[in-house]
Amino acid sequence: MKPIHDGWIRNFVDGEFVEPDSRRGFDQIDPSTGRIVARVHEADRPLVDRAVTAARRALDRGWADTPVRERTALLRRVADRIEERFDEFVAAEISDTGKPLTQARELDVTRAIVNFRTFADIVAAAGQESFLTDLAGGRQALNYAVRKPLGVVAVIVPWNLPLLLLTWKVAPALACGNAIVVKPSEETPSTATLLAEVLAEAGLPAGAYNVVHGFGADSAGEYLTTHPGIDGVTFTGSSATGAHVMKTVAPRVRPVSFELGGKNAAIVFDDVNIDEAVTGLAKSIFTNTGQVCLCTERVYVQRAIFDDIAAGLAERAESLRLGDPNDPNTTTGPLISQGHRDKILGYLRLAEESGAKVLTGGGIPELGPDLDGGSWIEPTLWTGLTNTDRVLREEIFGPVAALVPFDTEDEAIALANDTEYGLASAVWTNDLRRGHRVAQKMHVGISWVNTWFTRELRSPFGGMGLSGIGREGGESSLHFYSEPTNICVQL
Ligand SMILES: O=C(O)C(=O)/C=C/C=C/O
Repeated sequence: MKPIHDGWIRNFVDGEFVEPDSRRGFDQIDPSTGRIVARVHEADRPLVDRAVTAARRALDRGWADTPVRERTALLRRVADRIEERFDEFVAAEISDTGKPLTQARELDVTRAIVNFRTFADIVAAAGQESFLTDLAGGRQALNYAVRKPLGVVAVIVPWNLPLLLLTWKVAPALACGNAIVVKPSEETPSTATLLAEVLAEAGLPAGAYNVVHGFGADSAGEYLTTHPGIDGVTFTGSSATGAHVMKTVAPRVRPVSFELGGKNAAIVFDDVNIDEAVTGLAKSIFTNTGQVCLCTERVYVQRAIFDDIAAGLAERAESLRLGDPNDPNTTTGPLISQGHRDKILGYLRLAEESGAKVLTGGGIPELGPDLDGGSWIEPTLWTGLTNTDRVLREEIFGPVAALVPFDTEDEAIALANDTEYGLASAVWTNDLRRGHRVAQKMHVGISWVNTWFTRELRSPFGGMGLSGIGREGGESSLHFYSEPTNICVQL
């Protein structure tokens, strides 16, 4: 049965798409037009229970003990299959998010393929830790660690980069022999569902990957994280939801891997090439309509070039092409929903009440009858605000940023670190000694110098403070998605 047919986006449990129960459905809306494009079958508690049970059974029936080379071969088949069905995944991603065709192709679906290939390589090359221990009397003991799968992993992913983030977790989780129950965001159900078909075609045993659709509280998200059969939770999303998930699994002391919100800073020193810095800054503020946890929302600019950077960024913002996501000239899509747009509009009002000067944007664009039903907003830049203002303290998650001048390096570091978040930062300077020095002083999980969103998938990735717990990427993913047992043998 096709994952998305006769208007329904289905749950996938124990190797099959579940016949939808029309009494439990919710609309999938295209954010670029506001039109309903499908109905999504909301999983009830018994169906989530069936998914967790199927995952456990897949492990017990041998998936957990599958040889590494079989698992890595399967991951490579999945990558190849996504590549063969590339346009289907692009269409599904655009249908869910309204993001521009160019981004869906170049970032989201491409990274899904790369994620599967990268973790096939990493797990194939991974060794085990071992030590020869010297004991009294000239005896020795051999210590070696054996990696076992964490078990049944709950994967809860957000709506901003739904396929990229799903596969960032599913690839290493499967590579380590885990079974998975995915709860995609209710806003973006399509690609996780399509992936189920691809995984099944690639030979993944029934039950090793399950998809349950729904919401958080009193719905599939809560049924999943409270389920006693879950061995761990990996979650990307808001800090508030992360805190709630942590409380939910705490009674059973289950491990969590959280990549949460951010209020990311850029620091721009006056020795930069203005045009290069503006290009990089604009990308870091407006990519995915600012709906990336890594996006810059605070730009600290050394005073001598403040006006040049401000003018350059305003010009870039006004050159962005908001429009039909399938038009290759479109650079910028809508926000994910009317609800999220209302939240952003609230921050636009708050900024102006706080005395902000609106450099550009600040409202809702008029895009014509086909698109005016979408969740569109103007890319917006402010000056005249300080770190004490809420719009510089709270994650907004839209195409917005505040520009703040500074004079000295120490002042810039203090301003950038003045936040409860700790996910990402970007330092722009031609003095690389200063770049290293300042980047290392950022209280973040990932600090870029003269670039942004350049990703080395083998490096540790995640945040500190309100931005999360743990790291994923490279060996860090293997550490979360497996449980080592240390064997100690008296020789
Ligand atoms: O690039 C990645 O691997 C990743 O996890 C990006 C996360 C963005 C979240 O909004």
